[in-house]
Amino acid sequence: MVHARDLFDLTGKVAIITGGGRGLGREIALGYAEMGADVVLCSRRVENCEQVAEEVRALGRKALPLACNVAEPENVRRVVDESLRTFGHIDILVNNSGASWGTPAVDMPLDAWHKVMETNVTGTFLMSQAVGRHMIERGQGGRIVNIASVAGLVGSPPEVLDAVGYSASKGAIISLTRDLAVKWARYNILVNAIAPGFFPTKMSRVILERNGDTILRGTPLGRFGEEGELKGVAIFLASPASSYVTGHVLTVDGGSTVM
Ligand SMILES: NC(=O)c1ccc[n+]([C@@H]2O[C@H](COP(=O)([O-])OP(=O)(O)OC[C@H]3O[C@@H](n4cnc5c(N)ncnc54)[C@H](O)[C@@H]3O)[C@@H](O)[C@H]2O)c1
Ligand SMILES: O=C(O)C(=O)C[C@H](O)[C@H](O)CO
Repeated sequence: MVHARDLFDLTGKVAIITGGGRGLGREIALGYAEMGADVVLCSRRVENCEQVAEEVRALGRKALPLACNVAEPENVRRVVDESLRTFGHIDILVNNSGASWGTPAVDMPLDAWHKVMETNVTGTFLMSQAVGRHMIERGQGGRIVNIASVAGLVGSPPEVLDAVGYSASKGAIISLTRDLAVKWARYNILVNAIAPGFFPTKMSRVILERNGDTILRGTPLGRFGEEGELKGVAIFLASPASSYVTGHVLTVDGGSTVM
């Protein structure tokens, strides 16, 4: 029986957080480090990851910053190999990297559609495949947390979010989450997703400036997500507290998807 005090403890765990150099990924990485995990931070711009790595080290944990395009199989393999060389094992993967392209559906360029799909869906698949392979071989289970979006659960009016490829990609991430949860349950690899509503970050800045009032009218709590409000949920899905939770999509959206 795990004592309540230890339910959220991540001591001795190693977590890879894609897109961990800024925004929500940075918040999740720091949250995991605060709970005792060592972290691998990867994104295309390694400088951002290096900065967050310094913050992690200041918390007394180890950090490995790496450059990686999650849509490139070779890059993904290198991240997993270097993580294993440095730490010996991987317990948690957070597929947080994401890209978007805002334009009316009828104008969506095909190359932008492919880019969004490659980063969000192919990237999540490649990372899950490479880390899942290690977790299965190791035989000690694991956790995969996919960062989806409310845009993958419900349709969005264009005056809220006009990003058809992004919404489709997040729906695919939710299906992938549920399918891998069932397929890998026999290895005790728990696969869950978080569906955030709107949080101010680099990705959402323009949308919030342009559509913020409309978004807030559709949000029962009447505000955007704030710093720190995703961290606890991400810790929950990586910790002993959620050991009987898999295939779940946890909305963190101020109630926007229930009204
Ligand atoms: N901010 C929001 O309101 C919101 C809402 C719902 C979901 N999300 C999701 O949260 C996640 C984090 O987004 P954010 O809001 O922090 O925005 P952000 O733009 O600050 O972060 C996105 C991260 O993904 C990384 N990235 C992009 N393409 C990549 C690639 N090909 N390979 C590796 N890394 C890549 C970027 O370097 C960056 O670190 C995304 O998946 C996003 O879709 C955000
Ligand atoms: O997923 C969400 O709810 C977002 O906030 C997405 C981004 O802000 C949007 O797609 C940017 O173009």
